[in-house]
Amino acid sequence: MAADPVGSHPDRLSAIDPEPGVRKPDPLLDLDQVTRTFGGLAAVRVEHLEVQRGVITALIGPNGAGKTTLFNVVSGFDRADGGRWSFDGRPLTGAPAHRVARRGMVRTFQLSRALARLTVLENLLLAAPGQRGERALPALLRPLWRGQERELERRADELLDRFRLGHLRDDHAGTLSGGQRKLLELARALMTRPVMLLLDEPMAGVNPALTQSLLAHIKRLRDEGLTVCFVEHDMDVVMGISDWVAVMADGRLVAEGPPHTIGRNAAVVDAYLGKRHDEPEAAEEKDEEE
Ligand SMILES: Nc1ncnc2c1ncn2[C@@H]1O[C@H](COP(=O)(O)OP(=O)(O)OP(=O)(O)O)[C@@H](O)[C@H]1O
Repeated sequence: MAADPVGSHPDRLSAIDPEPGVRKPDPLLDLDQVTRTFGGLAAVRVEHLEVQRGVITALIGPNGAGKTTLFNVVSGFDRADGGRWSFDGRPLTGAPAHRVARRGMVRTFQLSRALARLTVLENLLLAAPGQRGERALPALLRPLWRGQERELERRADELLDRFRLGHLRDDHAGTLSGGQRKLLELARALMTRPVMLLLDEPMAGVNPALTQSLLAHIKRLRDEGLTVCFVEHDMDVVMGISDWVAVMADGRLVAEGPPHTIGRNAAVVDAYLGKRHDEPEAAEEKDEEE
């Protein structure tokens, strides 16, 4: 993985003002004036956002805030109506998903029904880009293709070992538990040795025991230099894993900061008004009673 784990250590974020759109010391992804509208609805209207290299950034916000739409736009699975963004210092605005992936930014997807019918190993082999059916290859190139195939299989086995899925290698992916599926989704994304991972609710449907193991895997990837950005509703997960939190509401970026500062940020409380903002108050009342 290309990033420098020392130079991009999460501690480098501690000196940054927790302001929406704040400049970061080493941004990997840099967005400007990104908008996406559906009919008359501005699903995303982010003025500026920088995602620091080598850290775990959580993207949170109430339902409909625009988190998934923003992920879709930057990963090339949806188009923006306006704005610019760059990745690793070079423009990436409007690039289609395959080009985004080639540049090193990969997003995970829930296992589709079609993929569930394939084996775990096949899922990993199919996740690698640039593959061709052997029939389409001229005879001259076949030895090269076999070499590539062996290399892919070696990478797949390495990841299966890492995520302790080796014993399920030849099982149909559809038979995996919720947590094992999440590990497979992660492994699929890692087949191409990305620089940055975009994870959409990585813990959804995972039982508490496996949640800890998944969190540990994600932190280890960060420690190895990978940049991770994830959308998550579970605040325990956000607090437990993120180095930085960005908050969206109504398509805008309304707050940013280290996780421990986010809960007391007025804009965040407003964004969640009527939902989670009741909880701290309830806890305070309980403290006063005691
Ligand atoms: N393809 C679409 N067509 C029309 N409206 C859409 C489309 N995709 C998203 N929207 C709308 O855009 C807004 C932002 O949706 P988005 O899914 O990005 O929010 P989110 O923050 O990811 O929400 P959640 O946490 O519930 O997944 C919502 O009002 C949603 O209804």
